[in-house]
Amino acid sequence: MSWEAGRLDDPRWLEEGDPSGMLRAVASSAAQIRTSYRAAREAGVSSLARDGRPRAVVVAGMGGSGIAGDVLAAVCGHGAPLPIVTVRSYRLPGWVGATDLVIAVSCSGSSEETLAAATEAVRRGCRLLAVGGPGSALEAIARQAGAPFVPVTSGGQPRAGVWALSVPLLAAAAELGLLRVDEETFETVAGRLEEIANRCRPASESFINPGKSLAMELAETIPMVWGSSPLAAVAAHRWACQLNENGKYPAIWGEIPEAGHNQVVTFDGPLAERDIFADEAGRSLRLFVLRDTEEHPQVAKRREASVRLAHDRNVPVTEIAAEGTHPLERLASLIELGDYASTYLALGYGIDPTPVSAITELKTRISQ
Ligand SMILES: O=P(O)(O)OC[C@H]1O[C@](O)(CO)[C@@H](O)[C@@H]1O
Repeated sequence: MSWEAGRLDDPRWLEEGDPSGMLRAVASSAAQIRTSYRAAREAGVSSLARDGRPRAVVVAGMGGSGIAGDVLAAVCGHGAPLPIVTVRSYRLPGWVGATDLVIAVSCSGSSEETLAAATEAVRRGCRLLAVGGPGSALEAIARQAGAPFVPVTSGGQPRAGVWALSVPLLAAAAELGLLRVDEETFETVAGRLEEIANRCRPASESFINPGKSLAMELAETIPMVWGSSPLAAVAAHRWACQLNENGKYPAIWGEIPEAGHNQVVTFDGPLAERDIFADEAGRSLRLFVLRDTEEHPQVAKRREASVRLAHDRNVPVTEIAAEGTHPLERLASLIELGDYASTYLALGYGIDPTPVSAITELKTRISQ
């Protein structure tokens, strides 16, 4: 498993090194948005508005499905008229009850944590929406409860279907008046994602391909990824998860201002000081700053000062700016680049980005 940047511009390697087609899956983001919006409407998410606004929205999901809850909260923003909470475990918080809407998201429809939370939601009499694999245990729970179910047929890894899994939540929230997105918004976002996919396509060479050049900057570093707003922090979290699952790579994520109260101190630590990769020049720690166009003025100040601080200590920094105006477009642009970068990172190391055998083994071990 050694890093070879040349692999990224070798078309045969990009084909053979990615047998399950993770690059193709990332390129399908725009199509996921269009298909999933139609599926959400056909599944009747508009019926959720009949009972009025819930007291809170609780999204239950794990990994690439759980992130849909963070996407929802980020796009609704800090002006959201009710709490939007993501639960990544077996139990719903004690306060969740009949006046709340629980949205259970599972691509396979079989993650045990999500099934447990959905079952608990039914038991407590909560309103329920389920999103996930057709014919699954999750669909059965939703049907039995008379709740709407949006089928998602991504076929690939859950993390590769992030937009198929997130759009039904956004469509439901729009019906409840929690945010403004319509077909035109989704189309604009899909167009943005197509444009990024074109820039990051395998045939586009490293020096003009942002996905490949980011992978080159990530390689042989310990990446620390910060978001400069709550929205950009969701992208930072997604970057870290994608680096973990696609790249089999460690990553640290944080949000400004919080990162300025702890993670910033690592600029003075051992990994900023020396190279832990024996035969490479340079430092190990690298800061990636995901910049939102809407930042709190104090956060913008803190971001600029943090970048200067890193430069003063010779910690390399990469800054990536969100594109577009609508929050969903800005978030999607940051996420898409991270999805490409983590996939190219895996391919540059000669690793198949798709399988997650350690997760499979973990599940086998706990089932015994
Ligand atoms: O969407 P699902 O099928 O519930 O899976 C959730 C998460 O669990 C995994 O499948 C691994 O257990 C992840 O890859 C995924 O992100």
